[in-house]
Amino acid sequence: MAEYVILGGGGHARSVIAALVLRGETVRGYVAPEPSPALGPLTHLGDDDCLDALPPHVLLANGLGTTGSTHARRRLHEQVIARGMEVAQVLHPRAFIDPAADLGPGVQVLAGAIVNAGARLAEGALINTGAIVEHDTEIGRHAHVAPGAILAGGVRVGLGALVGLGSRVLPGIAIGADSVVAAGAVVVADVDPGSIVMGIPARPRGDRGDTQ
Ligand SMILES: CC(=O)SCCNC(=O)CCNC(=O)[C@H](O)C(C)(C)COP(=O)(O)OP(=O)(O)OC[C@H]1O[C@@H](n2cnc3c(N)ncnc32)[C@H](O)[C@@H]1OP(=O)(O)O
Repeated sequence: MAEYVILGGGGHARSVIAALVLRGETVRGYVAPEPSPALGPLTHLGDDDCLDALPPHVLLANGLGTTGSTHARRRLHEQVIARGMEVAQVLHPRAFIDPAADLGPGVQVLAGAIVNAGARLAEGALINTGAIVEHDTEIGRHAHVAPGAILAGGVRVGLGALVGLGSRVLPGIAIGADSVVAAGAVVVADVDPGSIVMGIPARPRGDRGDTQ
């Protein structure tokens, strides 16, 4: 039987653990530089060095969330792949995922999120609590759709973009790679790669200057 190991020990790790436990999965412990009080009695397995010693039946779940940038979460995923290991999907049992949606490896869809028909979620994409990804929308690799964001039909979100809390994106809009849509924004026009847009209607704030 599969057992999960969580990568990271913060708040997102707790959401991931909750989703897995509700699915009836077994969580063996977590990997983090230090023990995390946030994860209570769950076993701290050690830092990254312990990964190579894990038995082959163990599945790894990305427990790193995003703050202002998706880079650290993406880097962790890519480090695991570089070790020849896989990052498992985490699909909350109370998310709705249309059977005609296409989900890549390591995708996470958390509690109450909706992923509609024809949506495509690329490797490592995160659809957070209560977000809505409408039909035929494409979420790029390692992009994060934050809690409560709503993406209309036919939206395209680029690699590593962060679509912030409670934002709205109108049909067919393209959100560029590594851009940030601010919390609460309403996006009515395409968003340039690497830019931050905010407000209603969303306007660019300038380059992020984020090279993490
Ligand atoms: C489970 C989870 O928690 S997932 C969390 C996912 N995270 C998110 O959704 C957060 C998205 N990030 C944001 O919205 C951020 O506020 C950003 C990226 C837009 C701006 O962050 P920062 O660069 O740190 O900006 P900072 O907080 O210094 O504010 C700069 C200015 O923008 C304003 N501002 C900040 N956020 C917003 C926003 N969402 N909408 C409108 N204005 C904003 C501030 O009031 C400030 O204005 P001022 O210069 O007039 O005082």
